[in-house]
Amino acid sequence: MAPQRRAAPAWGSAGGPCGGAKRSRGQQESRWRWLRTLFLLASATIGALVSWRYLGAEDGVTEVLAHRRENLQDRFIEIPCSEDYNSHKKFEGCTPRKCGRGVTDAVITREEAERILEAVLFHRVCLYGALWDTSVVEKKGKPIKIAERGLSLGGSDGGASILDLHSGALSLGKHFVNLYRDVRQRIQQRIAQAFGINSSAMYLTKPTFFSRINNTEAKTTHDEYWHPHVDKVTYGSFDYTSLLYLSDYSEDFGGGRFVFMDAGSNKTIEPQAGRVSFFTSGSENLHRVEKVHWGTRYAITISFTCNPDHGIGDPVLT
Ligand SMILES: O=C(O)CCC(=O)C(=O)O
Ligand SMILES: [Fe+2]
Repeated sequence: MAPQRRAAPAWGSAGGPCGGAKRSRGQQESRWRWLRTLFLLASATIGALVSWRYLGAEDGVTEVLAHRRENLQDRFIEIPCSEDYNSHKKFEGCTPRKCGRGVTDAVITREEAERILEAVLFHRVCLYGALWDTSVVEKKGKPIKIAERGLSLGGSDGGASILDLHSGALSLGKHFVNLYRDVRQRIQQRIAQAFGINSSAMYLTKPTFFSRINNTEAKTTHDEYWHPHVDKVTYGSFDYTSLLYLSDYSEDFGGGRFVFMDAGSNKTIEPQAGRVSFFTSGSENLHRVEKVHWGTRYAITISFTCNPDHGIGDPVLT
């Protein structure tokens, strides 16, 4: 028997089962359209969130190496060394052969960073014999005294103030000196371990300083901390730079992220109290600090050289 042809459903005709089929197909199509729109919207939202987190900061493509509130054990990224070191005297066991950058929240605790900040801000550190407290502000609900006078003597009132921790005019409390030495030693060991060098072959060097940045307009070019620079060029003796952050990005201040400026993409570090970043000081690590938009950012730059002639001792009790 010839197979019976089933009549093709008359999709086009109105009424009867066909009318129902037309309606349900129409419903199905509009459901699909909705689903597709929803899917596109969801993808766009997820895409926007991902880009907001990882990309598109002030200047093009940006990857965040260390997020705020993240507790980073250790992150180390090796990069090829620049030629910079060739034009300097080489010191076996110290001059970078391996270059790169690292960030860790596991070397210095938040409490230690807070104690250092307190030691500096609560006039236990005196400059030219003067106590520093001239104003009291709130930090996380706690009133703290800000070292306006000392810092403005050490720097300027144009947004970025620097306090050279090795200035002969500084009088440092025992508490600060001991804490600083201990923190410096642990950072030095971490750097030595990361770059495969001998910790005793590297020396603390100048300038090693405490910085305070806010959004006050720059008064001189020295206040313009946001320019891209290479530490070895800016400071000469540096071979390894480290930064110890003493306040929190997006809680204590806005803007002010540290940015490694790589060809094609930037890598940022969001400061947080106790976070240490460290890197070889040559042009493989061109960097800058974003402008601080609000609040106050505190950090300490601790730098090391391989040249014993450029070495200095820890700040001492005076
Ligand atoms: O405070 C920072 O994050 C970076 C400071 C800096 O680049 C420097 O001291 O050379
Ligand atoms: Fe720098």
